[in-house]
Amino acid sequence: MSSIVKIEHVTKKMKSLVALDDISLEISEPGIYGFVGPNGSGKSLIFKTILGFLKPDSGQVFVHGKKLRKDILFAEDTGYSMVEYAALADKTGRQNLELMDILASEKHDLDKLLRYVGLDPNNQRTYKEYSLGMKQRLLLAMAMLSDPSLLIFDEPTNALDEDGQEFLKRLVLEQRKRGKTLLISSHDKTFITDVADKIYYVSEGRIKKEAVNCDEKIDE
Ligand SMILES: Nc1ncnc2c1ncn2[C@@H]1O[C@H](COP(=O)(O)OP(=O)(O)OP(=O)(O)O)[C@@H](O)[C@H]1O
Repeated sequence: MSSIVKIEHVTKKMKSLVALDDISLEISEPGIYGFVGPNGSGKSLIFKTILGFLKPDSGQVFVHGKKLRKDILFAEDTGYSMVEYAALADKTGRQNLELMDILASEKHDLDKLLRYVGLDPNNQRTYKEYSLGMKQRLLLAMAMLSDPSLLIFDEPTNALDEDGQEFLKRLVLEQRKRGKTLLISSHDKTFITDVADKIYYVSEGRIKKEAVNCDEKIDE
């Protein structure tokens, strides 16, 4: 069976900084993979590399066995939530999802999906009028719209209140139960230790350590 995600010796310079420094990792089993590390350590860049949004200077990336920039341009069967690639500001949550459906020539049950992430399908507020927590929820819905087998959530715990955190925990555990693979970065160590099967510790553009998440304490 081919890997779900495989990164081989990826290096990326951003101006004079070596932002990704010989990164290699292989994910072969569905499950939840946590990425932790200080601000600027390279977590988002690793995700962008997997998605195909960032071209490495060297090294190779495979998603579902297909080589990026050779077999495919962007990761297939993959959903992502990243604030940088956010929703359209002047559209409601539902309109944003409708647009994605139109672009993909698909027709999903958007009301059900909005309710699943805890948003009211009839809410007429536009994305720019959403609270940060509501924005996070909509980004999760957008990531899950086509029910992809690989989900990449960059800092999904940001701006979530206690209920939001509980909701997110339930959501990711449910997705794992459905056989999905989730890559999640977060500064919330309790959240990551609670949900992740394996944790990658990122520091200065390197994967400093990887650990199967038993009861090991996260110490950076
Ligand atoms: N477009 C860019 N141009 C220049 N440098 C960049 C760019 N994007 C990221 N970097 C730099 O690359 C390094 C890694 O950034 P990255 O966003 O991956 O960090 P991160 O671990 O996700 O941080 P955070 O926890 O704050 O989200 C940082 O030093 C950042 O400043």
